This record gives sequence, structure tokens and C-alpha cells, in this order.
Amino acid sequence: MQQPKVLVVDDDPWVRDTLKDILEGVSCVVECAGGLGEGKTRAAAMAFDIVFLDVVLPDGSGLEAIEAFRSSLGRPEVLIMTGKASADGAALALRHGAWNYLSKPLNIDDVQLAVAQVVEYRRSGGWFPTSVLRLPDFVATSDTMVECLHGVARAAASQVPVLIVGETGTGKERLARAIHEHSARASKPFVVVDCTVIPEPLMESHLFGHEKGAFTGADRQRVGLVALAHRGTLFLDEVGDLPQSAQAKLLRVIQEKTFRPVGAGDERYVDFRPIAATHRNLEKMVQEGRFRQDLYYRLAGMVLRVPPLRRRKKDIVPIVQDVLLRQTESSAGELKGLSPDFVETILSYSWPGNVRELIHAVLHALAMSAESPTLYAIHLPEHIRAQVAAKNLGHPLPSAEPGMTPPMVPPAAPTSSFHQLTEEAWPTYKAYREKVTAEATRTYLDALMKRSRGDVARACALSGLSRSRLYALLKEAGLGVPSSCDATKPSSP
Ligand SMILES: Nc1ncnc2c1ncn2[C@@H]1O[C@H](COP(=O)(O)OP(=O)(O)OP(=O)(O)O)[C@@H](O)[C@H]1O
Repeated sequence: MQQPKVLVVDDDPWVRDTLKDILEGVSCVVECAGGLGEGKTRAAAMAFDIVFLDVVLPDGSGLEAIEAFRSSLGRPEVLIMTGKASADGAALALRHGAWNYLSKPLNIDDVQLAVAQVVEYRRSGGWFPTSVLRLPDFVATSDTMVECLHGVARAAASQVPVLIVGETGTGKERLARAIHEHSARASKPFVVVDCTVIPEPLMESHLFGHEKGAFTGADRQRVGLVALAHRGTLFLDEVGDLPQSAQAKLLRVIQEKTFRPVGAGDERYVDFRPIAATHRNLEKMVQEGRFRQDLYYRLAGMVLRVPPLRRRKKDIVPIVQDVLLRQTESSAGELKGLSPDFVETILSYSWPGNVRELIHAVLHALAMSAESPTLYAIHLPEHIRAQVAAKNLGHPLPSAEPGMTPPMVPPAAPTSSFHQLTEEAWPTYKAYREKVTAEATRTYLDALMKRSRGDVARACALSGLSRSRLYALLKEAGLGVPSSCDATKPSSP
């Protein structure tokens, strides 16, 4: 893109002139209009890249004109600006296709950042915002994750509160930090409030602080997390776990920008941007009366949904390679390869713990692989192999996270000795796991001995098992012990 072309639509001449100055300062070509009619006429005559659009205009609402501007000659991105910043308005603007939402009085950094983001977005063909994000430790290969990063870039360019929704370990906190690190508040604190660990009676003093002597045990003054986040970002992790009493207090500080530490006589001003995350269905909690609707709207100015790993399999191998690369760099060793059975297993597993679980599994496999230059499935944690083996045999294990994956259908006609999962005969997890593990071990050993043609040394090398362990397992599984497998020989490590 050469010089970005920007249209400013605002009835206040002072706003128009100020924005014109700021935008011309970053090499934009700027035209201005005092109302919707004039703005639309200009947008029909010139191909703009960006429209800065006021909400309350003499001839109508800017919010209702977003689509008309978006479909005008240059297909510009629309940045809504209003003096009456409200989370509802922000959500409405974004739903109508606005690029972002800026509140007045406009902040020069916000304006410049938003323009830079749009320019980069359009330069890259409108699809690869990762180029503006510096996230070398974050892998996003699948379309859904690239789209998610696009949301991160948009969120970073504005001050809108963000709600990040996704299962545990999907990267919600990493993305919240990314939004902060790329926002105009980057040089200020990013403060984490873990809503699951603070006990309800202590929530108020943790959030707002307390004066010395405010209650029994308050032997000195304490600064709360809200005050620590002044001018920065307050990250409310697992906000769905916030008790009702704390929800009311949080709503107040977000709305009023003031709070009172426990035991203090005066109100204090605070300016922070809330970013919240949850694995829960907050909309449902609102319907059930378990989460305040007004707080939900305040937090969900923009909603980012992070898909679970099992729905973006394209990311799995690149994440593994990324972990391997980092480990190799830090240990100065050789980069290990991945065997086809390793790849097959990690692609078949359901990853209820998502990326966090995948990273741990790779680290586990690396430790188990010792000197082997290649990672095999056998190096993965046992529960992963057991689930995949059961799935391959047509007996998927129940999901580790009830409610997050479709319920398992019990096998209609069992073909092996697996427990049947029915309401009437539901096995304990321990019994089920033992059965499945035994069955999977038997399948593995049978295939292993066939592949190594009964050569124990080769079987040990392939499986990573010691000679004595292999012998014991074969015996336990009721499989024939090959003549070359002599338990009296010293075992390899
Ligand atoms: N796409 C990714 N690429 C590389 N690392 C990732 C990716 N997604 C997540 N991670 C890593 O996985 C781990 C878990 O991420 P994070 O803590 O952000 O998840 P979360 O969704 O906030 O989890 P929880 O809900 O349990 O708090 C972190 O170490 C993070 O850096």
C-alpha cells in the first residue's frame, strides 16, 4: 500500500482537525466529513483504506452506517470512535464489522497503532496478522489459530475489554499477554488475578487492598491487584469462578474507575484494561443467573475463542517441532526426528489438556528416548498410548474432560475382552484403565515380536524396554517367550 487513505467522519471540527494532524503525521492522505451523507459521498468518490467514524452524527448513527462504509469503493476498515464508550456499543460495532472501537478523547498512540495494524493487515492481503505480532514462542499454523491471532492484533490496537474463551491449556493467558504486549499499555503492568485460588472472604482485600488494622490480621497496609494494574492490563483468569459478591465489586470498579481499599475512607481512581479468560460457558451462566449479565457485557467487548487442539490438528506437529527445537538449542544436542507411529499417535489422541499437555508429552518422550535419534510412540506417556490403542480397536476411552467433547457411545458388540461401557455395568476408571492397558500392551508386544521376528535384542532396541522387562511383560500378557529370550541373561538398562 502506498500512502494510506483515511476518511474522518465527525461533526466536531476540533476532532476532525486533531485527527487530520495526527494521521498526516504518519503519512496518511486525509479527507474529512461532518456527517454521514457527506462521508458516504466522499467514500463513493475515493478508495479509502480506513474510515474513522463517529457514533452520534447529525444525520444518523455511525454504528448503523458501518456496513455501508465497509462496502464502499475502497472496502475500507472502519474504526468507530465515541465519547460514550460502552462495552455494549463496542460489541455492537464489532458485530457490524468494525475493525475496532476507540473511545474519546482519542489517544494518539491508539490511533497510530490502529492505523499501523490496518495498513499491515491490508498489505498482507488481509489474512496474516502474525506479521505485526512478535510471538516467536507461539505456533499458529491452522486457519482457526491464524484467525485467532488476527483477533489478537485487532484487540491490541484498541482499548476494548476482551474475553478469551477456551479449554484449559489452549493458550488463553499467552494470548492475553500478547494483546497487552502489543497494546498502547505495553510499558505498564500486566497483572494476573487467578479467580480460582483466592478464597471468597479475602477476594475484596486481594483485589482492592486494605488499610492497616482494617480487620483482624491486617497488621500492615496492602496494595490490591487492581491498583497494581493502574494504566496497564488486569488479566482475570477463570473469571467464571468469581463469587457473586466479587462480581458486583468488579463491575463497579470497571464502570466507575474508582475503588475503595478495605478500611479506607476515600475512593481512589484507577485506569486499567480488563482482559478476562474462562473455560466456562459464560452466556449459559448468565442465563442460569450464576454470572451477572451487566458484568458479562462489560468484559465481552470483544470475544476471542481459542479452539481446542483436537480441532486444529494442523498445529500439533509444528508445536512438537517447536518444542524439540527449543530443547535442542538449550541442550546443544542433535535435533531428534519423529517416527510415523509417533506422529500417528499424537494426531489420534484427544489432548484434553491441549497445548500444555502436548508440551509435557514431548518433554516426557524426549526424556524416555534417551540416546535414540528418533521419537517413537512408545516414548509417549502410557495414558496417551492406551487411549489411542483403545480408539484404534474401536473402544474409545471416555473423555478426560466431561462436557467438552461429545459423549462416548458404548461399543454395540464388543469383539474383545474390553469392559462394555453401559449404564448398568460402568467399570471404575482404575478397572477400565487396567483392562485397556493390558489389551494395548498385548497388541503392542505381539506386533513388536512379529516386527523383530523374535529377535529379542532387536525388540529391546525398538521398544526401549530392557530384556528382563520385556520378558516379564511377555509373560504377563500370556504371549510365548521366544527361545532367544533368556531371563537369566543380564538385562540391558
Ligand atoms: N500455540 C502455541 N504455541 C506454543 N506454545 C503454546 C501455544 N499455546 C499454548 N502454548 C503454551 O502452552 C502452555 C499453556 O498455555 P496458557 O497457560 O496460556 O493456557 P491457558 O489456556 O491460559 O490455560 P489455563 O486455562 O489452564 O490457565 C504455556 O506454556 C503456553 O506458552
